[in-house]
Amino acid sequence: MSAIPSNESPVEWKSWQAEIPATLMFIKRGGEVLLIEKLTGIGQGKVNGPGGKIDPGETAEEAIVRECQEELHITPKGAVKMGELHFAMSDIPDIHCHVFMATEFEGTPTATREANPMWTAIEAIPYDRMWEDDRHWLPQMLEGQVFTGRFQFEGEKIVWMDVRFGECGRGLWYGHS
Ligand SMILES: Nc1nc2c([nH]c(=O)n2[C@H]2C[C@H](O)[C@@H](COP(=O)(O)OP(=O)(O)OP(=O)(O)O)O2)c(=O)[nH]1
Repeated sequence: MSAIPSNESPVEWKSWQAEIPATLMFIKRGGEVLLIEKLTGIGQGKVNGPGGKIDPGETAEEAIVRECQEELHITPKGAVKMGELHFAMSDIPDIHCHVFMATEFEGTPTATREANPMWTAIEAIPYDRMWEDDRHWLPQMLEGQVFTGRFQFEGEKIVWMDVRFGECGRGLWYGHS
């Protein structure tokens, strides 16, 4: 567990509900992970995994497959849910993101208007070009740890965070999901 700073969060997390449900995918191949340079949407210009908002009526699993197809023309196979991210934001709607990992996919990662694919050595992941929270969970997740993270942002800066490994979901804090 880690927290910066170690004070109480001003967010009432117990009743907190995100406005936007979203997904992320990290595909591993040997010592590399498939990242994207994100060209549209929230986090445009950053490096991230493929992903995006869950459409009404879709499950998170359906949404992440659709987003990988749209953004990179690939279909991940055997995706495993690894984590949940809860983002209380200051200037954009709050986000609840389901994070997946896979080792297999069909198709060839292809640049689209939404994303440029980047096979990246895990030890060379460019955290300075990514959302500030990613360095607090992505390294552990890529080693196979499931996790749940809560982050409060002011603009693009984290002002409070709590990341726990070993379990995935809100039940970790409140005994329900
Ligand atoms: N790694 C990481 N990803 C984040 C953070 N915050 C955040 O929204 N994301 C991800 C979750 C989603 O994959 C993506 C936001 O969704 P999006 O704007 O790309 O959605 P979309 O593809 O449906 O876009 P659009 O059609 O609505 O423009 O950004 C973060 O702090 N770290």
